[in-house]
Amino acid sequence: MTRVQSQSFSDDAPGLAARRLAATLIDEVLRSGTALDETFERMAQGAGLEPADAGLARAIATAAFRRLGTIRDVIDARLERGSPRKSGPFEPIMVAAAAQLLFLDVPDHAAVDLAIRQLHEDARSARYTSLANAVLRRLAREREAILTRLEPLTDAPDWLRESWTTTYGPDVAIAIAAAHAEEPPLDLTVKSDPAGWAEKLDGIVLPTGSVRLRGREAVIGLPGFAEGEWWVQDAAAALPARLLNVRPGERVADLCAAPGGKTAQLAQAGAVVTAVDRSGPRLRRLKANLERLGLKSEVVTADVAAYEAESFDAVLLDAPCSATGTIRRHPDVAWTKRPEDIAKLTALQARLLDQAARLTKPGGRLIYCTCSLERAEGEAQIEAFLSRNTGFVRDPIKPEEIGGQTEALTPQGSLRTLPHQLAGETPRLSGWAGFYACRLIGS
Ligand SMILES: C[S@@+](CC[C@H](N)C(=O)[O-])C[C@H]1O[C@@H](n2cnc3c(N)ncnc32)[C@H](O)[C@@H]1O
Repeated sequence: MTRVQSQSFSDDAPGLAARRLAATLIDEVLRSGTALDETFERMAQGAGLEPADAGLARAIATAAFRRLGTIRDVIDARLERGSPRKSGPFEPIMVAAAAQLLFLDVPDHAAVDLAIRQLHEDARSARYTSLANAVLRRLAREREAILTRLEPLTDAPDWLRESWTTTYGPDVAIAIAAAHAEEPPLDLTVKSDPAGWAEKLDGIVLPTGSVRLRGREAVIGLPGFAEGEWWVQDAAAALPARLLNVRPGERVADLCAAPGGKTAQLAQAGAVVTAVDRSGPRLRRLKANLERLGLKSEVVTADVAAYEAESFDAVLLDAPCSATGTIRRHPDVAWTKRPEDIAKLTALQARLLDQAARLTKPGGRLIYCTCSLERAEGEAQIEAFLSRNTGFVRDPIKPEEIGGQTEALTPQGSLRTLPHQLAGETPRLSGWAGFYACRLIGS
Protein backbone atom coordinates (compact mmCIF):
# COMPACT_ATOMS: atom_id res chain seq x y z
CA MET A 1 0.00 0.00 0.00
CA THR A 2 1.07 3.58 -0.56
CA ARG A 3 1.13 6.07 2.29
CA VAL A 4 -2.13 8.00 2.65
CA GLN A 5 -0.92 11.56 2.39
CA SER A 6 -3.75 13.53 3.93
CA GLN A 7 -3.04 14.10 7.62
CA SER A 8 -5.82 16.65 8.11
CA PHE A 9 -8.81 14.74 9.40
CA SER A 10 -11.31 17.48 10.15
CA ASP A 11 -13.74 18.52 7.42
CA ASP A 12 -17.24 19.84 7.09
CA ALA A 13 -18.72 16.78 5.37
CA PRO A 14 -20.24 14.66 8.15
CA GLY A 15 -18.33 11.42 8.60
CA LEU A 16 -15.49 12.29 6.21
CA ALA A 17 -12.94 12.87 8.96
CA ALA A 18 -13.70 9.45 10.46
CA ARG A 19 -13.23 7.77 7.04
CA ARG A 20 -9.94 9.60 6.48
CA LEU A 21 -8.64 8.42 9.82
CA ALA A 22 -9.84 4.85 9.16
CA ALA A 23 -8.02 4.62 5.81
CA THR A 24 -4.89 6.17 7.31
CA LEU A 25 -4.93 3.71 10.21
CA ILE A 26 -5.25 0.72 7.88
CA ASP A 27 -2.44 2.01 5.68
CA GLU A 28 -0.12 2.90 8.56
CA VAL A 29 -0.59 -0.38 10.48
CA LEU A 30 0.06 -2.47 7.36
CA ARG A 31 3.09 -0.44 6.36
CA SER A 32 4.74 -0.05 9.76
CA GLY A 33 3.61 -3.24 11.50
CA THR A 34 2.74 -1.16 14.57
CA ALA A 35 -0.30 -2.34 16.53
CA LEU A 36 -3.66 -0.75 15.65
CA ASP A 37 -4.27 0.27 19.29
CA GLU A 38 -0.96 2.13 19.47
CA THR A 39 -1.39 3.69 16.02
CA PHE A 40 -4.91 4.78 16.89
CA GLU A 41 -3.83 6.38 20.17
CA ARG A 42 -1.09 8.32 18.38
CA MET A 43 -3.18 9.43 15.39
CA ALA A 44 -6.53 10.05 17.04
CA GLN A 45 -4.91 12.48 19.47
CA GLY A 46 -3.59 14.72 16.71
CA ALA A 47 -6.69 14.37 14.56
CA GLY A 48 -8.94 16.51 16.76
CA LEU A 49 -12.01 14.37 16.06
CA GLU A 50 -15.20 14.11 18.07
CA PRO A 51 -15.14 10.91 20.18
CA ALA A 52 -17.93 9.40 18.04
CA ASP A 53 -15.90 9.97 14.83
CA ALA A 54 -12.74 8.58 16.39
CA GLY A 55 -14.73 5.55 17.58
CA LEU A 56 -16.17 5.02 14.10
CA ALA A 57 -12.70 5.23 12.53
CA ARG A 58 -11.43 2.58 14.92
CA ALA A 59 -14.47 0.35 14.31
CA ILE A 60 -13.94 0.57 10.53
CA ALA A 61 -10.23 -0.26 10.83
CA THR A 62 -10.93 -3.16 13.21
CA ALA A 63 -13.59 -4.62 10.90
CA ALA A 64 -11.20 -4.20 7.96
CA PHE A 65 -8.45 -6.19 9.70
CA ARG A 66 -10.89 -8.85 10.95
CA ARG A 67 -11.99 -9.49 7.35
CA LEU A 68 -8.98 -8.34 5.36
CA GLY A 69 -8.56 -11.56 3.36
CA THR A 70 -12.19 -11.55 2.27
CA ILE A 71 -12.20 -7.81 1.56
CA ARG A 72 -9.10 -8.01 -0.62
CA ASP A 73 -10.53 -11.00 -2.51
CA VAL A 74 -13.91 -9.40 -3.23
CA ILE A 75 -12.34 -6.14 -4.38
CA ASP A 76 -9.77 -7.91 -6.58
CA ALA A 77 -12.48 -10.08 -8.13
CA ARG A 78 -14.27 -6.90 -9.29
CA LEU A 79 -11.19 -5.13 -10.65
CA GLU A 80 -10.83 -6.58 -14.13
CA ARG A 81 -7.27 -5.34 -14.57
CA GLY A 82 -6.21 -5.80 -10.97
CA SER A 83 -5.49 -3.07 -8.48
CA PRO A 84 -4.33 0.10 -10.30
CA ARG A 85 -0.63 0.87 -9.84
CA LYS A 86 0.66 4.19 -8.55
CA SER A 87 -2.82 4.97 -7.29
CA GLY A 88 -1.82 6.52 -3.96
CA PRO A 89 -4.32 5.81 -1.20
CA PHE A 90 -6.69 3.84 -3.49
CA GLU A 91 -6.28 0.52 -1.69
CA PRO A 92 -6.73 1.56 1.96
CA ILE A 93 -9.69 3.75 1.03
CA MET A 94 -11.30 0.85 -0.85
CA VAL A 95 -10.61 -1.58 2.01
CA ALA A 96 -12.17 0.81 4.54
CA ALA A 97 -15.21 1.35 2.30
CA ALA A 98 -15.69 -2.39 1.72
CA ALA A 99 -15.45 -3.05 5.46
CA GLN A 100 -18.33 -0.62 5.98
CA LEU A 101 -20.44 -1.98 3.14
CA LEU A 102 -20.06 -5.61 4.11
CA PHE A 103 -19.49 -5.74 7.85
CA LEU A 104 -20.73 -2.55 9.52
CA ASP A 105 -24.12 -1.00 10.00
CA VAL A 106 -23.39 2.09 7.89
CA PRO A 107 -25.63 3.45 5.09
CA ASP A 108 -24.26 2.36 1.70
CA HIS A 109 -24.38 5.88 0.26
CA ALA A 110 -22.25 7.22 3.13
CA ALA A 111 -19.63 4.50 2.69
CA VAL A 112 -19.46 4.97 -1.09
CA ASP A 113 -19.75 8.76 -1.35
CA LEU A 114 -17.20 9.47 1.35
CA ALA A 115 -14.74 7.02 -0.20
CA ILE A 116 -15.10 8.78 -3.56
CA ARG A 117 -14.53 12.16 -1.89
CA GLN A 118 -11.36 10.84 -0.29
CA LEU A 119 -10.08 9.45 -3.59
CA HIS A 120 -10.58 12.92 -5.12
CA GLU A 121 -8.30 14.43 -2.50
CA ASP A 122 -5.15 12.81 -3.93
CA ALA A 123 -4.20 13.31 -7.59
CA ARG A 124 -2.93 9.71 -7.81
CA SER A 125 -6.24 8.17 -6.75
CA ALA A 126 -8.51 10.84 -8.26
CA ARG A 127 -8.08 9.16 -11.67
CA TYR A 128 -9.76 6.00 -10.39
CA THR A 129 -12.95 7.39 -8.87
CA SER A 130 -15.24 5.96 -11.60
CA LEU A 131 -13.66 2.55 -11.23
CA ALA A 132 -13.96 2.74 -7.42
CA ASN A 133 -17.57 3.87 -7.64
CA ALA A 134 -18.47 0.92 -9.87
CA VAL A 135 -16.68 -1.62 -7.65
CA LEU A 136 -18.16 -0.30 -4.39
CA ARG A 137 -21.70 -0.16 -5.81
CA ARG A 138 -21.33 -3.75 -6.99
CA LEU A 139 -20.20 -4.77 -3.50
CA ALA A 140 -23.31 -3.16 -2.03
CA ARG A 141 -25.55 -4.93 -4.59
CA GLU A 142 -23.86 -8.29 -4.16
CA ARG A 143 -23.53 -8.12 -0.37
CA GLU A 144 -26.00 -10.93 0.41
CA ALA A 145 -24.27 -13.33 -1.95
CA ILE A 146 -20.82 -12.41 -0.63
CA LEU A 147 -21.89 -12.85 3.00
CA THR A 148 -23.41 -16.28 2.40
CA ARG A 149 -20.15 -17.52 0.90
CA LEU A 150 -17.74 -16.42 3.66
CA GLU A 151 -14.97 -18.88 4.47
CA PRO A 152 -13.33 -18.19 7.84
CA LEU A 153 -9.80 -19.23 6.84
CA THR A 154 -9.77 -16.64 4.03
CA ASP A 155 -9.26 -14.05 6.76
CA ALA A 156 -5.98 -15.54 7.95
CA PRO A 157 -2.72 -15.03 6.04
CA ASP A 158 -1.30 -18.15 4.38
CA TRP A 159 1.40 -18.83 6.97
CA LEU A 160 -1.05 -18.80 9.90
CA ARG A 161 -3.58 -20.89 8.00
CA GLU A 162 -0.88 -23.48 7.33
CA SER A 163 0.47 -23.34 10.87
CA TRP A 164 -2.96 -23.88 12.51
CA THR A 165 -3.84 -26.65 10.05
CA THR A 166 -0.56 -28.48 10.67
CA THR A 167 -0.62 -28.01 14.46
CA TYR A 168 -4.30 -28.53 15.26
CA GLY A 169 -5.76 -30.21 12.15
CA PRO A 170 -8.04 -28.77 9.43
CA ASP A 171 -11.30 -28.74 11.44
CA VAL A 172 -9.80 -26.94 14.44
CA ALA A 173 -8.04 -24.48 12.12
CA ILE A 174 -11.42 -23.56 10.62
CA ALA A 175 -12.98 -23.31 14.10
CA ILE A 176 -10.19 -20.98 15.26
CA ALA A 177 -10.67 -18.74 12.23
CA ALA A 178 -14.46 -18.76 12.71
CA ALA A 179 -14.02 -17.63 16.33
CA HIS A 180 -11.79 -14.76 15.14
CA ALA A 181 -14.61 -13.56 12.89
CA GLU A 182 -16.77 -12.74 15.92
CA GLU A 183 -16.37 -9.55 17.92
CA PRO A 184 -15.00 -10.49 21.33
CA PRO A 185 -16.97 -10.21 24.58
CA LEU A 186 -15.73 -8.17 27.51
CA ASP A 187 -14.31 -10.26 30.35
CA LEU A 188 -13.60 -8.97 33.84
CA THR A 189 -11.52 -10.28 36.71
CA VAL A 190 -13.30 -9.24 39.90
CA LYS A 191 -11.73 -8.81 43.32
CA SER A 192 -14.58 -10.70 44.98
CA ASP A 193 -18.23 -11.75 44.55
CA PRO A 194 -18.28 -12.73 40.84
CA ALA A 195 -21.98 -13.69 41.04
CA GLY A 196 -22.89 -10.28 42.48
CA TRP A 197 -20.93 -8.42 39.78
CA ALA A 198 -22.38 -10.64 37.04
CA GLU A 199 -25.86 -9.68 38.20
CA LYS A 200 -25.04 -5.96 38.51
CA LEU A 201 -23.34 -5.75 35.11
CA ASP A 202 -25.59 -8.16 33.15
CA GLY A 203 -22.95 -10.82 32.82
CA ILE A 204 -22.34 -14.48 33.46
CA VAL A 205 -19.81 -16.14 35.71
CA LEU A 206 -17.63 -18.36 33.54
CA PRO A 207 -16.60 -21.79 34.88
CA THR A 208 -13.12 -20.39 35.53
CA GLY A 209 -14.40 -17.49 37.70
CA SER A 210 -14.14 -14.58 35.25
CA VAL A 211 -17.25 -12.47 34.62
CA ARG A 212 -18.31 -12.13 30.97
CA LEU A 213 -20.55 -9.18 30.09
CA ARG A 214 -23.38 -9.51 27.59
CA GLY A 215 -23.34 -5.82 26.66
CA ARG A 216 -20.85 -3.63 24.83
CA GLU A 217 -20.78 -0.52 27.03
CA ALA A 218 -17.61 1.49 27.59
CA VAL A 219 -15.91 0.12 30.71
CA ILE A 220 -15.17 3.51 32.25
CA GLY A 221 -18.87 4.22 32.85
CA LEU A 222 -19.69 0.84 34.42
CA PRO A 223 -20.36 0.44 38.16
CA GLY A 224 -17.27 -0.73 40.01
CA PHE A 225 -14.71 0.64 37.54
CA ALA A 226 -13.90 3.89 39.36
CA GLU A 227 -14.08 2.04 42.68
CA GLY A 228 -11.43 -0.43 41.46
CA GLU A 229 -13.60 -3.51 42.03
CA TRP A 230 -12.57 -5.26 38.80
CA TRP A 231 -10.32 -5.03 35.77
CA VAL A 232 -10.63 -6.05 32.14
CA GLN A 233 -8.86 -9.34 31.41
CA ASP A 234 -9.66 -12.06 28.90
CA ALA A 235 -10.88 -15.22 30.65
CA ALA A 236 -7.93 -17.26 29.32
CA ALA A 237 -5.42 -14.54 30.25
CA ALA A 238 -6.70 -14.77 33.83
CA LEU A 239 -5.68 -18.43 34.18
CA PRO A 240 -1.83 -18.37 34.39
CA ALA A 241 -1.64 -16.17 37.51
CA ARG A 242 -4.34 -18.28 39.22
CA LEU A 243 -2.38 -21.43 38.44
CA LEU A 244 0.55 -20.09 40.44
CA ASN A 245 -1.62 -20.64 43.59
CA VAL A 246 0.12 -17.91 45.56
CA ARG A 247 -0.33 -17.75 49.33
CA PRO A 248 -0.53 -14.50 51.30
CA GLY A 249 2.94 -13.18 52.11
CA GLU A 250 4.82 -15.20 49.48
CA ARG A 251 7.46 -13.32 47.47
CA VAL A 252 6.44 -13.50 43.84
CA ALA A 253 8.09 -12.14 40.68
CA ASP A 254 5.85 -11.11 37.78
CA LEU A 255 8.26 -10.95 34.84
CA CYS A 256 7.18 -9.02 31.73
CA ALA A 257 4.41 -7.61 33.85
CA ALA A 258 3.02 -4.53 32.12
CA PRO A 259 0.25 -3.38 31.89
CA GLY A 260 -0.32 -5.45 35.02
CA GLY A 261 -3.38 -7.68 34.66
CA LYS A 262 -1.51 -10.58 36.23
CA THR A 263 0.30 -8.38 38.78
CA ALA A 264 -3.12 -7.29 40.03
CA GLN A 265 -4.25 -10.90 40.41
CA LEU A 266 -1.11 -11.84 42.36
CA ALA A 267 -1.33 -8.75 44.60
CA GLN A 268 -5.04 -9.36 45.18
CA ALA A 269 -4.19 -12.92 46.30
CA GLY A 270 -1.97 -11.41 49.02
CA ALA A 271 1.47 -12.02 47.50
CA VAL A 272 4.35 -9.56 47.91
CA VAL A 273 4.83 -8.90 44.20
CA THR A 274 7.79 -7.55 42.24
CA ALA A 275 6.63 -6.51 38.77
CA VAL A 276 9.42 -6.31 36.19
CA ASP A 277 9.17 -4.96 32.66
CA ARG A 278 11.56 -3.15 30.37
CA SER A 279 9.02 -0.66 29.03
CA GLY A 280 8.74 2.59 31.02
CA PRO A 281 5.49 3.73 29.36
CA ARG A 282 3.86 0.32 29.88
CA LEU A 283 4.96 0.33 33.54
CA ARG A 284 3.32 3.72 33.98
CA ARG A 285 0.08 2.11 32.85
CA LEU A 286 0.70 -0.75 35.31
CA LYS A 287 1.13 1.74 38.15
CA ALA A 288 -2.04 3.62 37.17
CA ASN A 289 -3.98 0.35 36.98
CA LEU A 290 -2.77 -0.79 40.41
CA GLU A 291 -3.57 2.60 41.87
CA ARG A 292 -7.16 2.45 40.61
CA LEU A 293 -7.46 -1.04 42.08
CA GLY A 294 -5.91 -0.05 45.41
CA LEU A 295 -3.27 -2.79 45.04
CA LYS A 296 0.48 -2.67 45.64
CA SER A 297 3.56 -4.09 43.99
CA GLU A 298 7.24 -3.24 43.76
CA VAL A 299 7.84 -2.02 40.21
CA VAL A 300 11.20 -2.54 38.50
CA THR A 301 12.17 -1.26 35.06
CA ALA A 302 14.63 -3.83 33.73
CA ASP A 303 15.42 -6.27 30.97
CA VAL A 304 14.39 -9.60 32.50
CA ALA A 305 17.32 -11.34 30.77
CA ALA A 306 19.69 -9.29 32.96
CA TYR A 307 17.50 -8.92 36.06
CA GLU A 308 19.14 -10.18 39.28
CA ALA A 309 17.39 -10.46 42.66
CA GLU A 310 17.12 -12.76 45.66
CA SER A 311 15.24 -15.82 44.44
CA PHE A 312 11.42 -15.89 44.72
CA ASP A 313 8.90 -18.39 46.10
CA ALA A 314 7.06 -18.24 42.80
CA VAL A 315 7.76 -16.69 39.39
CA LEU A 316 5.41 -15.89 36.50
CA LEU A 317 6.92 -15.21 33.09
CA ASP A 318 4.36 -13.86 30.60
CA ALA A 319 6.86 -13.72 27.78
CA PRO A 320 6.71 -11.39 24.77
CA CYS A 321 5.31 -13.40 21.87
CA SER A 322 3.64 -13.19 18.46
CA ALA A 323 0.29 -12.64 20.26
CA THR A 324 -1.51 -14.77 17.65
CA GLY A 325 -3.77 -15.99 20.48
CA THR A 326 -5.22 -12.47 20.70
CA ILE A 327 -6.25 -12.10 17.05
CA ARG A 328 -9.94 -11.99 17.95
CA ARG A 329 -9.37 -8.92 20.16
CA HIS A 330 -6.61 -7.52 17.93
CA PRO A 331 -7.29 -8.65 14.33
CA ASP A 332 -4.40 -6.51 13.04
CA VAL A 333 -1.99 -9.02 14.66
CA ALA A 334 -2.77 -11.52 11.90
CA TRP A 335 -1.50 -9.06 9.27
CA THR A 336 1.41 -7.42 11.08
CA LYS A 337 3.25 -10.49 12.38
CA ARG A 338 5.48 -12.52 10.03
CA PRO A 339 6.87 -16.06 10.26
CA GLU A 340 10.37 -14.60 10.76
CA ASP A 341 9.13 -12.90 13.96
CA ILE A 342 8.54 -16.31 15.52
CA ALA A 343 12.21 -17.33 15.30
CA LYS A 344 13.36 -14.06 16.91
CA LEU A 345 10.75 -14.30 19.64
CA THR A 346 11.49 -17.94 20.52
CA ALA A 347 15.18 -17.10 20.99
CA LEU A 348 14.24 -14.20 23.31
CA GLN A 349 11.71 -16.35 25.22
CA ALA A 350 14.38 -19.03 25.85
CA ARG A 351 16.74 -16.41 27.33
CA LEU A 352 14.02 -14.96 29.54
CA LEU A 353 12.89 -18.42 30.65
CA ASP A 354 16.41 -19.43 31.69
CA GLN A 355 16.69 -16.24 33.74
CA ALA A 356 13.23 -16.81 35.26
CA ALA A 357 14.44 -20.28 36.32
CA ARG A 358 17.50 -18.74 38.05
CA LEU A 359 15.15 -16.42 39.94
CA THR A 360 13.02 -19.33 41.24
CA LYS A 361 13.88 -20.77 44.70
CA PRO A 362 14.63 -24.49 44.97
CA GLY A 363 11.20 -26.09 45.30
CA GLY A 364 9.56 -22.89 44.01
CA ARG A 365 6.94 -22.69 41.24
CA LEU A 366 7.61 -21.21 37.83
CA ILE A 367 4.89 -20.54 35.29
CA TYR A 368 5.80 -19.80 31.69
CA CYS A 369 3.00 -18.49 29.50
CA THR A 370 2.42 -16.84 26.11
CA CYS A 371 -0.68 -15.61 24.28
CA SER A 372 0.41 -17.40 21.12
CA LEU A 373 -1.13 -20.21 19.08
CA GLU A 374 2.31 -21.22 17.84
CA ARG A 375 3.76 -24.45 19.28
CA ALA A 376 7.24 -22.98 18.96
CA GLU A 377 6.36 -20.32 21.55
CA GLY A 378 4.62 -22.79 23.89
CA GLU A 379 4.96 -26.57 23.96
CA ALA A 380 8.26 -26.67 22.04
CA GLN A 381 9.75 -23.87 24.15
CA ILE A 382 9.11 -25.86 27.34
CA GLU A 383 10.43 -29.11 25.88
CA ALA A 384 13.68 -27.32 24.98
CA PHE A 385 13.83 -25.66 28.42
CA LEU A 386 13.41 -28.98 30.25
CA SER A 387 16.22 -30.54 28.24
CA ARG A 388 18.51 -27.60 29.17
CA ASN A 389 17.36 -27.34 32.82
CA THR A 390 17.17 -30.84 34.24
CA GLY A 391 16.54 -29.44 37.75
CA PHE A 392 12.98 -28.51 36.75
CA VAL A 393 9.99 -30.82 36.38
CA ARG A 394 6.45 -30.21 35.18
CA ASP A 395 3.71 -29.78 37.75
CA PRO A 396 0.67 -30.86 35.72
CA ILE A 397 -2.40 -28.64 35.85
CA LYS A 398 -5.56 -30.43 36.96
CA PRO A 399 -8.95 -29.94 35.23
CA GLU A 400 -10.54 -28.60 38.45
CA GLU A 401 -7.99 -25.74 38.48
CA ILE A 402 -9.44 -24.45 35.21
CA GLY A 403 -13.14 -24.91 35.87
CA GLY A 404 -13.20 -28.41 34.40
CA GLN A 405 -12.25 -27.26 30.89
CA THR A 406 -10.40 -30.49 30.06
CA GLU A 407 -10.21 -29.66 26.35
CA ALA A 408 -7.76 -26.88 27.32
CA LEU A 409 -5.20 -29.28 28.84
CA THR A 410 -2.46 -31.09 26.93
CA PRO A 411 -1.58 -34.72 27.73
CA GLN A 412 1.47 -33.35 29.64
CA GLY A 413 -0.76 -31.19 31.87
CA SER A 414 -0.04 -27.82 30.26
CA LEU A 415 -2.72 -25.27 29.52
CA ARG A 416 -3.51 -24.79 25.83
CA THR A 417 -6.59 -22.66 25.34
CA LEU A 418 -7.88 -22.14 21.80
CA PRO A 419 -10.17 -19.34 20.58
CA HIS A 420 -13.10 -21.65 19.70
CA GLN A 421 -13.31 -23.36 23.13
CA LEU A 422 -15.60 -22.35 26.02
CA ALA A 423 -19.06 -22.49 24.46
CA GLY A 424 -21.40 -19.69 25.55
CA GLU A 425 -24.95 -18.43 24.94
CA THR A 426 -24.12 -17.14 21.44
CA PRO A 427 -21.03 -17.26 19.20
CA ARG A 428 -20.11 -13.72 20.35
CA LEU A 429 -20.32 -14.78 23.99
CA SER A 430 -18.25 -17.92 23.37
CA GLY A 431 -14.51 -18.47 23.17
CA TRP A 432 -11.44 -17.05 24.84
CA ALA A 433 -7.92 -16.06 23.87
CA GLY A 434 -5.35 -18.63 22.78
CA PHE A 435 -2.90 -19.11 25.64
CA TYR A 436 -0.20 -21.58 26.54
CA ALA A 437 0.94 -22.02 30.16
CA CYS A 438 3.15 -24.61 31.81
CA ARG A 439 3.77 -24.93 35.57
CA LEU A 440 7.21 -26.11 36.62
CA ILE A 441 8.81 -26.89 39.97
CA GLY A 442 12.48 -26.17 40.60
CA SER A 443 14.82 -28.32 42.67
C1 LIG B 1 2.52 -10.18 26.99
S1 LIG B 1 3.02 -8.60 27.53
C2 LIG B 1 2.76 -8.75 29.26
C3 LIG B 1 1.34 -8.63 29.73
C4 LIG B 1 1.23 -8.61 31.24
N1 LIG B 1 1.88 -9.73 31.86
C5 LIG B 1 -0.21 -8.54 31.74
O1 LIG B 1 -0.77 -9.57 32.13
O2 LIG B 1 -0.79 -7.44 31.75
C6 LIG B 1 4.76 -8.74 27.39
C7 LIG B 1 5.56 -7.66 28.09
O3 LIG B 1 6.93 -8.03 28.00
C8 LIG B 1 7.70 -6.86 28.04
N2 LIG B 1 9.06 -7.23 27.60
C9 LIG B 1 9.43 -7.63 26.38
N3 LIG B 1 10.75 -7.97 26.40
C10 LIG B 1 11.18 -7.79 27.66
C11 LIG B 1 12.43 -7.97 28.33
N4 LIG B 1 13.50 -8.41 27.66
N5 LIG B 1 12.52 -7.68 29.63
C12 LIG B 1 11.44 -7.21 30.30
N6 LIG B 1 10.24 -7.02 29.73
C13 LIG B 1 10.11 -7.32 28.44
C14 LIG B 1 6.93 -5.91 27.16
O4 LIG B 1 7.27 -4.56 27.47
C15 LIG B 1 5.48 -6.26 27.52
O5 LIG B 1 5.00 -5.37 28.49
